[in-house]
Amino acid sequence: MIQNELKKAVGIKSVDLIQPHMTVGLGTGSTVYYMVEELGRRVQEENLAVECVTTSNRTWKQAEKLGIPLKKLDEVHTIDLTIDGADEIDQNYQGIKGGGGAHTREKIVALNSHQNVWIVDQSKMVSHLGKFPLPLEVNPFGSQQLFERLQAENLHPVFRVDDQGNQFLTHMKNYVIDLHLKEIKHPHLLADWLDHQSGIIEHGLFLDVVNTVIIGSDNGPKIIDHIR
Ligand SMILES: O=C[C@H](O)[C@H](O)[C@H](O)COP(=O)(O)O
Repeated sequence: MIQNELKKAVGIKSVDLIQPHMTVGLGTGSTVYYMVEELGRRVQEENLAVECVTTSNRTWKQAEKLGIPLKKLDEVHTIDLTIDGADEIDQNYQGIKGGGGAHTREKIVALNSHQNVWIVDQSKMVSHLGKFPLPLEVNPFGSQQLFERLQAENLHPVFRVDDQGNQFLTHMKNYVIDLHLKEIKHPHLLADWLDHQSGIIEHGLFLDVVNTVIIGSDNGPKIIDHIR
C-alpha cells in the first residue's frame, strides 16, 4: 500500500476510539487530516456529539469547514482523548513530533489529555529516535546565541527555512531549530537539558506521553494499547 493509503486507514480507524460526548484534541499533520475528515463525516452523517480543541490553525480551519464543534483550549476543563500524528516512535513508544512546527501546541494539548493516541504509517516506527531531526521552537530574541550554545554541545543545530528559503515561522511567529542528531541515546537526559535552556519554547521530544499507537501496515491498522 502506498503511504497515503496507510495514513488514511489509521486516520479512519482512530475515530472508532471517540465516544459520544467526549472532548477530543485534534492533532496536526497529513495523517491527522484523514482522521479529521472521518470525524467530520461521523458528526454530519451519524450525529456523533463531540466537542474538539485543535493544535493548529490548519486543523481548526479543516474541522470548522466540516462542522465539527470547536472550543478554544481555555474554554474546556478536560480533554478526554487526543489523536495526533508523530514523526518517529521508538521501541519504548517515545516520540519525536514537530515536523510541521506544531509541537508546542501539540504538547500542551497532549499533556492536558487523559489519553493520547498516535496514528502513524509503519515508516515512523524506529529502533532509536533521532534520525528525524529534533525540532525546537525558539524565541527569535537571542536565537543566534542559543544556536551557538547548541553547536558547542555538538547538537548539530540548523535553522529551519520555508519553501522560499526564508526563516520558517511557527504560527506563534517563532523560529524552529532542528537538531540533526542521527541517534538520541538518552532521550530523557536530552529532554531535561533542553527544558532548562532559556530561549527554547518547546522541543519535539514527547516522552511517556502516548497511551495507544495505531500503525498503518500492509495488513491493516495494528493497534498497540495500554502502553502506559
Ligand atoms: O508539527 C507537526 C506534527 O508534530 C505532526 O504530528 C507530525 O509532524 C506528523 O505529521 P505527519 O502525519 O504529516 O507525518
